[in-house]
Amino acid sequence: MTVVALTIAGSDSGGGAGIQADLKTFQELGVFGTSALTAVTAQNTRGVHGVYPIDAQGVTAQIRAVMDDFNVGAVKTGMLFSANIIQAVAETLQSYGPSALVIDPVMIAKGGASLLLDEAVQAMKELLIPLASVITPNIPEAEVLASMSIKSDSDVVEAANRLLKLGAKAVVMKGGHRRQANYAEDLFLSAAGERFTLRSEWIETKDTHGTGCTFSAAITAQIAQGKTIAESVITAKHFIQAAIADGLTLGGGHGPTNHWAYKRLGKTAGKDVVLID
Ligand SMILES: Nc1ncnc2c1ncn2[C@@H]1O[C@H](COP(=O)(O)OP(=O)(O)O)[C@@H](O)[C@H]1O
Ligand SMILES: Cc1ncc(COP(=O)(O)O)c(N)n1
Repeated sequence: MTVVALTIAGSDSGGGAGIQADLKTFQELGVFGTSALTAVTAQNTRGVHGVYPIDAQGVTAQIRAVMDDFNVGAVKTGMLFSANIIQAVAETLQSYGPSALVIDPVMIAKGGASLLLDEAVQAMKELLIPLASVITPNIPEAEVLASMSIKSDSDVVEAANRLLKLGAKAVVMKGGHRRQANYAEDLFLSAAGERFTLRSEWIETKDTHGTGCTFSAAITAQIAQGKTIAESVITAKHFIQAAIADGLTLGGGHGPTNHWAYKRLGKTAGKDVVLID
């Protein structure tokens, strides 16, 4: 049976992040990808040159078109831009009953451009996060959502617990903005009490455009295929590690990751990823 996943996110004309990264990742992991566009960005590896949001009605109509016709196994959100769009997404998804939902709370592009208006943060916390099967903030996003600064390991745990209190069933605190010696460490915590760290070798590269989108899309593809949240996160870490390690060196700025790498490398993909209890 063909498994279907839906991404609700922005378009990256440069192809490394956003809806393009999500659909490529779904494809590589054997899932049929559908999409609802929230905004068009004029973007490349050097930066974001323009943001053109879709109106909330248009976002709702896209989600309905997909949900009314397909049996969607899991949904992910990326760039949502405004409170209006967040409200439309939350209400529309809820009207179809509970779905497996991965929230990547995208706020700022690598070059510094804002992909979420300040006024939208509260809507994200109140309307969307309570629906999350798992939320995958990077450290700056977690600081905004948990209203605290994150410096130490215990800060990471405290912020994760605050996000669980907002209603998410699980959280992955991504470590790409907080290098630990030679490692990139992501902390997984669930409301049910599961906890582990995924540690991989730090890769020296500027080509990290779309790492967060790719990671959360890989989680979504795995959940759609019936894996547990924890299993999905582990596979996604292998996927992103391989994709960063085998980077494509495209463009003059932060280049995209390599979505082909995981399948091409087979069992050796992300082989240095270690699970620490
Ligand atoms: N230089 C790196 N080497 C290895 N893994 C990395 C590196 N940068 C990011 N990652 C991993 O990529 C994923 C995305 O993390 P992060 O960069 O924090 O997210 P975002 O793209 O949302 O800012 C995480 O699994 C993180 O550990
Ligand atoms: C349309 C869009 N969505 C998301 C991101 C974030 O990318 P990253 O995964 O590097 O944080 C982006 N740059 N553009």
